[in-house]
Amino acid sequence: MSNLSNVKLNDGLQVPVLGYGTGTALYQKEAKDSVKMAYSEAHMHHIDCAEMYDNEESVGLALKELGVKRDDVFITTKCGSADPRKSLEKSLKLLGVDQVDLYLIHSPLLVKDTELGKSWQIMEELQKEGKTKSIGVSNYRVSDLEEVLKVAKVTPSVNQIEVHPYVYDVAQSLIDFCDSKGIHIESYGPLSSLIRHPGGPVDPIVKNIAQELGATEGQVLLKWAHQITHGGIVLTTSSKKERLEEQIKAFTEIKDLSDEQVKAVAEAGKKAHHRVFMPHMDQ
Ligand SMILES: NC(=O)C1=CN([C@@H]2O[C@H](COP(=O)(O)OP(=O)(O)OC[C@H]3O[C@@H](n4cnc5c(N)ncnc54)[C@H](O)[C@@H]3O)[C@@H](O)[C@H]2O)C=CC1
Ligand SMILES: O=CCc1c[nH]c2ccccc12
Repeated sequence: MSNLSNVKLNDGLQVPVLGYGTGTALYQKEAKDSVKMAYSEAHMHHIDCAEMYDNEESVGLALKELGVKRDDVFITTKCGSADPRKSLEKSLKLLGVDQVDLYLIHSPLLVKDTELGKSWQIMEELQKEGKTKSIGVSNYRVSDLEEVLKVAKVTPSVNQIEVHPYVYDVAQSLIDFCDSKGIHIESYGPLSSLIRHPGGPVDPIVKNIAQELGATEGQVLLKWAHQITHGGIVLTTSSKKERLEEQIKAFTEIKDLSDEQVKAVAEAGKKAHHRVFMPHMDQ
């Protein structure tokens, strides 16, 4: 059993600090075997799904075949349409559950600019009806959040966004805004400097810190995403058990980066800009 700590959201819900992503691997549709391995062998009990990944049925089957009790897994899924009610009802059926733990609007671009408030009100209804414990957003900019907050009775619990050193120049002000409103950050793409843009200014800094902490470079990047977002949730993935164990150890065995180390990675990151997903986040 991993002893990952929880992050407490603004509505009181506890979320395991590290989540297993099902969105960016090659096995999108056939997530079943990977989720089974991640849950049963690496003890990753927080699974991040989305309607758009087209694999919710596989994730549901994985949990069913493992005989996982509903309370023993934290399930996030995301609305991939302009109609959160219709999307969530479909997702619940595919996942084989009555309720998800966290439901997010995947992107503000799914919704007309003028309807960001209206779609948020539907999210609030879905939470009230018990179809999801917590509600949040993904890939929302400050301006999108301001629209939501104009009408919100419930403040979004999270904003799931791309966080790694090469987007920190742009992400910094959004992270600070979310912090000021009590909206937790969920970081995706945290390993991007290492695996998607190697050879840049961040690499030598991360390598040094890894040596100082007795950690791997991947572990340093996961911790950095957690710490730069003031204790946020981090999403990663792998189909290899050994890598998942290494990722978990980042949060159970490796000590925190010092403030100076966190700052050194941030400063190196600002020397280049590489966004991997969701170009609108740079607008
Ligand atoms: N809301 C959104 O728009 C988005 C959400 N996500 C969610 O976040 C999850 C994680 O995002 P990722 O970009 O996949 O995270 P990530 O930046 O941690 O990359 C994971 C990738 O790195 C590889 N990897 C893991 N450890 C490694 C190591 N030590 N050395 C080399 N390669 C390694 C894995 O095989 C995997 O392909 C997704 O699966 C998805 O659930 C991802 C992108 C967009
Ligand atoms: O969640 C963001 C990235 C992503 C990974 N797989 C898909 C499929 C469809 C839309 C977005 C994504």
